[in-house]
Amino acid sequence: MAESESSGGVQFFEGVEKLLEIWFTRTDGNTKQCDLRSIPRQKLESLLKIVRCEVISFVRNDQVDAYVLSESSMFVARRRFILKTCGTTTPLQCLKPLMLLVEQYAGFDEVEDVFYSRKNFKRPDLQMSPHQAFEQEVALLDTFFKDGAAYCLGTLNHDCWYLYTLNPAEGDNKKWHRGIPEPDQTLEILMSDLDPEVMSIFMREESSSAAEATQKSGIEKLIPNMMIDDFLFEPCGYSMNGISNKNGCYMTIHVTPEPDFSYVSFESNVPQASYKDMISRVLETFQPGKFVITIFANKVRGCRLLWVQ
Ligand SMILES: C[S@@+](CC[C@H](N)C(=O)[O-])C[C@H]1O[C@@H](n2cnc3c(N)ncnc32)[C@H](O)[C@@H]1O
Repeated sequence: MAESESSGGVQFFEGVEKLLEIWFTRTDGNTKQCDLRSIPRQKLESLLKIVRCEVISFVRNDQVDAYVLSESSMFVARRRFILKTCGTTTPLQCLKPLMLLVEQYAGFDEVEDVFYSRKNFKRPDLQMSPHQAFEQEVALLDTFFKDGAAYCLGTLNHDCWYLYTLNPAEGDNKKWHRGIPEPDQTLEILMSDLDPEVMSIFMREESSSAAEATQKSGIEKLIPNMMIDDFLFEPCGYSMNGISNKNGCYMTIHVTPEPDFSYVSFESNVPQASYKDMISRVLETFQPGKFVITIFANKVRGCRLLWVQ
């Protein structure tokens, strides 16, 4: 366990992730030659050192490069960068070097939109700066973005979900945000207090390989036609990325199965007319005691954010 803390004899791991998604563009609008995937792998690995995690597996297709990390996942597409990291990682510390790499290697010179979100941590006291409090994270983000807005949904003293994003562009009522021009949507389900029998599948004692855990749990059936890259940690813990060639679609699942602090996250940008079936399949697969659902969809789908606790 890379990031753990002994508390009353029980090892602790913070499964809750920090999720950073940034869309890039150019001030002159000429982005044809620009591509985040032009950033050399070695530069990305140096960036991840600052975040305090590393690459453990990688797959790609025409649309997206997908990395399984020691602490969750990273997805790099032409204009979209997603970094989702758990434990005591420090993703906001990589903002400045990331911007420099993007300008130097990818050719973009402007951030079009930013989404930084996370659930409340179980043990905020174990986090490192600036992640000990949302206010600290917002203060850092505000030094990069002049028109950011911070929100907290839920109960401050129990379960809540924090979001930092850019305000809608002024004087343009037709756009709900800056204007990611292609249709885009993200479903996230953050689950706690999971069924111990389901969680045992993600322990080495019960599954001898990641592929076995993927198959036994039913993860392989959640979204069809995905190229799956999965990893089973020692002695327990599971991460997977799935990618498909259709419009840069991805899914990612991470499992912290330890009974005292079990946590699972599911995320996908696969478009759905209704998310009801996908949500039911995920909840049936993992059987959480508690969950938070967020759905983002841009103007093409006509809905901005739905939050369910
Ligand atoms: C697979 S990662 C996934 C965390 C994720 N954010 C989630 O949703 O739970 C964390 C799980 O793997 C286990 N683990 C084992 N070795 C690890 C390592 N070297 N780094 C991170 N986690 C490790 C942790 O104890 C935990 O159960």
